[in-house]
Amino acid sequence: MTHDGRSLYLQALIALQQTSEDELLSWFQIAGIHGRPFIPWDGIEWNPSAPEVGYCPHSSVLFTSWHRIYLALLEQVLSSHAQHLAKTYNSTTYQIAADNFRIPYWDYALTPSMPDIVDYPQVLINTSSGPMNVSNPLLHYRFQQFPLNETLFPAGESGEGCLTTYNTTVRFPVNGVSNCDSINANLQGSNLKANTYSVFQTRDYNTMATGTTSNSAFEYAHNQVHHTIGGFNTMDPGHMGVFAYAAFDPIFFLVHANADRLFALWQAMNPTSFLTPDIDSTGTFTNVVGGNLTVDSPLTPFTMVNGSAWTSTGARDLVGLGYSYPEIMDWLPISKDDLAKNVTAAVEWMYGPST
Ligand SMILES: N[C@@H](Cc1ccc(O)cc1)C(=O)O
Repeated sequence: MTHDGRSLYLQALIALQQTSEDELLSWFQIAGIHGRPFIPWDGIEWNPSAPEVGYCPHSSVLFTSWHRIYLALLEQVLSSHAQHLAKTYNSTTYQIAADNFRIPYWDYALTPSMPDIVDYPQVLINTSSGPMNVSNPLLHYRFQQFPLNETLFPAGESGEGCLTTYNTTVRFPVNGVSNCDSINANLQGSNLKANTYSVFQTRDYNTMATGTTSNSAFEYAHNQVHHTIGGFNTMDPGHMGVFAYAAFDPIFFLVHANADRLFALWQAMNPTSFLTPDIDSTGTFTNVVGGNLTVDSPLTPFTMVNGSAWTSTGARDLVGLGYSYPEIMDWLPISKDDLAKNVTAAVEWMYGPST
């Protein structure tokens, strides 16, 4: 990311976090799609036969495709803030940075330590009126309405510890204070690189997409990252450790953008393998436990401009979504076979066992 891009990204995050929590496209409501509050977003109603949880599928073959569209929503909203901000500079370099805006990822497999920036209280950015130190929007989200609404965020729920008592998101809280050094030490000990590499050995989409108990799915290492940043303490977890609260923490999207990148690398290596029907063992806000999940299952609550639901078919191809990753040079005139070979080589180089 260029310096200009970084300034726009941080300011776009600030603008989003400052958008009123009453707005559909606020940080609060976008994060709220994932878990609490368990209320409809964009008019997509709860299915009374489904569990009372968030819309996010976990332990489900929709895990990878659903989170891809979730990231696309965030990118679209941040990008419109970036466009707006770029106009205030009256500079072509900022306009170019806004036109090329993409959300960043943190490669937790290659660098099992949180990016330094997520722990800075303040960041120095170039605003249109000059350099300025501002509160860092990657450190935490500060809830605008605090105390939280007790009906939507009930206290004392099992597994949710003290999360209703914090006015900002926290990571590995000890007496309410985040503990990043301990998180980084624990990340180093989590075998994230080997657990990521092993997923590239499978050729079956469903095996790659979901699985919480074995390292043949990207979900597994991703869960380790959630738990580690959450802090393992089930009596007093941080937001990232709990489905219902995880997406409020800004690091959530850095983690998920990388899970999406790993998913995209795998797809480039296995272009013909795709989702096969599977039974939903966990359910979501709209999906009943025991339902059949297919490539056409709606990825609720996300709808396209024409009003139809996003599905895993729509999420399959990055080109249609308007982005790619450095290792997937699909914009070059190259066959799918050659692309698969290049990406395989990149994966070996990055995550393979060192000799
Ligand atoms: N609770 C998850 C960890 C996790 C937390 C939040 C998430 O959004 C995702 C995963 C697990 O059982 O492993």
